[in-house]
Amino acid sequence: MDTTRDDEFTFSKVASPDSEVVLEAKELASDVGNITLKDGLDQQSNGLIWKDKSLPPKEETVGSLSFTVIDSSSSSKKPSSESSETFKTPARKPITRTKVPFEKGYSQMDWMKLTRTHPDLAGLKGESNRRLIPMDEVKKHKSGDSMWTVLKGRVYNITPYMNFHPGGVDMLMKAVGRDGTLLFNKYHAWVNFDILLEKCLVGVLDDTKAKKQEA
Ligand code: HEM
Repeated sequence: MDTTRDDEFTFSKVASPDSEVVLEAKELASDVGNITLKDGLDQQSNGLIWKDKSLPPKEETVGSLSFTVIDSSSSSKKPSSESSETFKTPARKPITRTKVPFEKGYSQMDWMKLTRTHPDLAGLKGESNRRLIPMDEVKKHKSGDSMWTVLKGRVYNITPYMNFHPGGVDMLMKAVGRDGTLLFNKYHAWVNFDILLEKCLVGVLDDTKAKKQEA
């Protein structure tokens, strides 16, 4: 039988029903409270279900997540006689977000250090970062040391963050001079920009004009 398909079960052979087997089944059914799972849940398996001990554990990372991959598809082992069913989970397509390798000195740790030490990352030059800023003004800040974006109603100068962005400069540039909230959420809604860009805050988006147009 072809064991490489994802969607199949392997059943162990069952003897034809005779009175002895039926009796045995009844005994087992009345004793369900004492069932112990043996397959893959012993001490050596680290609690991982369906682990094939002949394969070494493989570490993988996606974004900031790391996990252990258990590949049972290449195993030539026949299903054990103790187990009556073999399950295989279908393989999922990998996410196609490309992480750009950071240059030396541009890790997220380096960014956090810079935010603690730089006196004026936002380029406020003494102005308040609670100022109301209209969208028309955001649109004018698209280059040099003043590239602005809007994230959830707040205006940030993202120039200093450019080389630190794990998704690369090109991606971040797409949000410059406009509201980047949708793009941001599309790629990583879980990223805490509030903290990452705290020191880059320029002001609060004045959306009264947009609201008037909606009404
Ligand atoms: C403007 C504020 C932004 C901040 C603070 C930010 C921050 C981050 C962070 C922390 C990561 C790493 C996430 C992780 O490891 O899981 C990341 C990755 C990424 N970002 Fe952004 N980002 C911003 C905007 C954007 C925009 C506008 C785009 C797209 C147009 C984008 C595209 C990406 C992509 C493709 C990655 C992939 C790398 C990965 O898989 O981790 N980002 N970003």
